[in-house]
Amino acid sequence: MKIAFIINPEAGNGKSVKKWRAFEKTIHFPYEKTVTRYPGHAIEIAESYRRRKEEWLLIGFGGDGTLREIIAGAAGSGQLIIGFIAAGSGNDFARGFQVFRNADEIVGFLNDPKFRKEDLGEFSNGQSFRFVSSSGIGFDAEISVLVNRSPMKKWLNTIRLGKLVYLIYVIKTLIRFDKFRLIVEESGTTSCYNDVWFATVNNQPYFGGGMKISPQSKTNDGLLELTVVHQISRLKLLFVFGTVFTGKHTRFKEVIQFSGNAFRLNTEKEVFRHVDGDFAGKTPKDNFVTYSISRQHWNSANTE
Ligand SMILES: Nc1ncnc2c1ncn2[C@@H]1O[C@H](COP(=O)(O)OP(=O)(O)OP(=O)(O)O)[C@@H](O)[C@H]1O
Repeated sequence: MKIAFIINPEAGNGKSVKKWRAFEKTIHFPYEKTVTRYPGHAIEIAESYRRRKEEWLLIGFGGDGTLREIIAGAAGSGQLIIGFIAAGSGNDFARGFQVFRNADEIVGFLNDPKFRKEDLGEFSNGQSFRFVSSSGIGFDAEISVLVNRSPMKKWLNTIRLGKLVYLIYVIKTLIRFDKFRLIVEESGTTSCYNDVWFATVNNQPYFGGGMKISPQSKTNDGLLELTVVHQISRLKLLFVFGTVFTGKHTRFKEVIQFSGNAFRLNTEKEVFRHVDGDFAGKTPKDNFVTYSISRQHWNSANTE
């Protein structure tokens, strides 16, 4: 099996390059490497390996967005196995899937290559979107959009205060956020929720950089989980967020969870949306969008 690294130099607020330079020195096996040059480039790179019709271990070196792109380009291929080295800011992927921690673990994998067939979430709304870990609409998506667009982000990163920008936008969004009405159709049942803060569809338990929002999610069970948080005061929302790290939030009546292989979601107005933490446009006004498991699976490297 041949090995290729796909490195996102922008991941981890630009720290991934330094991490890669240190990591590269520890590799003692032949490999190819490509550095991504623009958003979406990792999809094209994975597709190019797919066309080579050989067995490749593609190792993403970046964060959740990089991995989503690699997997979107590799899904459905029997010859590509995907591994990951966490070099992003949130790295939820690394919490939900097995990852390589060092070059020795890659060697261990090559000596005894095992992989697992994993689910991939998808939805289509004019354009097709795929997600590996989660896709959300509402409060958390709006924060990630504002943070990524913020001119403050680059400046605060240079003085090593990058995380402060999140705190600023959490507070700003908490004050200003315009809650929405959500209709959920699942297995022939329709439910309507008012004053929704956010809804998130998960393929694995974590989102938002380590919050265990969907404790029951499994990456290869053919199911997605939907979490809806609604009719909750700002103060209690903050409290509930505090309990998400341990998964105890599911006890609150304002937190609703579903499990199924497909959900149809409708918002009464346009609401910000993300896939694996990256901007994915807005929900259409009063139109259903179906979230489901793709018929195309992908293979994750089993590191144990
Ligand atoms: N050369 C590049 N210039 C600008 N953006 C890039 C480049 N290469 C990749 N990207 C984009 O960077 C985005 C963010 O990368 P990624 O999500 O891997 O890192 P992160 O945001 O630091 O980590 P996490 O999502 O785990 O918090 C990806 O969605 C990808 O499309």
